[in-house]
Amino acid sequence: MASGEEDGSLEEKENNNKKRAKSAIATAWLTFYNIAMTAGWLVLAVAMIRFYLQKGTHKGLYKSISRTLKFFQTFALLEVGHCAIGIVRTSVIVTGVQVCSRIFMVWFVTNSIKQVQNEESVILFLVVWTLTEITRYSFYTFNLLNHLPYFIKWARYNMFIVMYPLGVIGELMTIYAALPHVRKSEMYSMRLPNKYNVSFDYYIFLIIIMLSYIPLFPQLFLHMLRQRRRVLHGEVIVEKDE
Ligand SMILES: CCCCCCCCCCCCC/C=C/C(=O)SCCNC(=O)CCNC(=O)[C@H](O)C(C)(C)COP(=O)(O)OP(=O)(O)OC[C@H]1O[C@@H](n2cnc3c(N)ncnc32)[C@H](O)[C@@H]1OP(=O)(O)O
Repeated sequence: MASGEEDGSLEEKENNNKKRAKSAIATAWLTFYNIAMTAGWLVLAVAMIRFYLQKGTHKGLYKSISRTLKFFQTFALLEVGHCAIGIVRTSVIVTGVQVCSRIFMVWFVTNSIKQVQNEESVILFLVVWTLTEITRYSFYTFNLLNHLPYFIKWARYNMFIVMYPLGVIGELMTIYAALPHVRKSEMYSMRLPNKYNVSFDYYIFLIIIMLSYIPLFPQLFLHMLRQRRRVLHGEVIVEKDE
């Protein structure tokens, strides 16, 4: 009996040690990840400012930063993984929609349709994303290091009130500007008859994506408002989708 109890507490201790080791590895990884992402978006901010100061125009800016942007925005796919394996307490769905919509904007709209790259709307969402991400990743970093300055916490949970709608306006205007080019070039589209017997119209698909902002964006925005109430005002919030 005594040895059974000892075995039990030994097992418990081992489990606790494993949990502690796992959480130390997760914290170390997240700290590295957030520092890398803060640095990446800072590099983008500096590159954008330098470009504008040197050239005096936004034309050509996207092209000059596109490689760095594609790299760091694609890297953010890991965030969906972080939620899926449970090392951050965030909904996979909310993070998935946020990250996938960004990756879609970068790879399948701005990068693929060269004619929109010099639109002002591209600069709008680039500036908004950059300011948001520098704040968000530095918030996570300082939080993990237990040295979070209040102004970063305040900025993380207030800036989105203005930045989210502005980002969405920039994204929707860019997709809208892309529509005529997509219709003309018939890019990424498949007409019947073809050997797969499948038809796909990218022009219609883009319109569906634009319409999907109507139900999806308010949910992301409300999620952030709930996070704001929880973090800044200490309210206890129960999320339905988690
Ligand atoms: C196929 C194509 C699909 C297309 C679909 C189209 C439809 C799209 C419609 C929507 C379009 C949106 C467009 C977006 C535009 C912009 O981004 S504009 C710029 C403004 N944007 C923002 O302000 C972004 C706001 N969003 C976010 O911050 C996140 O992306 C989020 C997922 C929506 C919410 O973040 P969440 O993680 O839930 O909240 P937090 O409070 O930050 O974190 C919760 C807890 O998790 C911890 N955590 C999260 N990430 C990390 C991390 N990387 N490292 C460490 N810790 C992390 C965080 O600390 C919290 O922990 P606790 O405090 O312990 O709970």
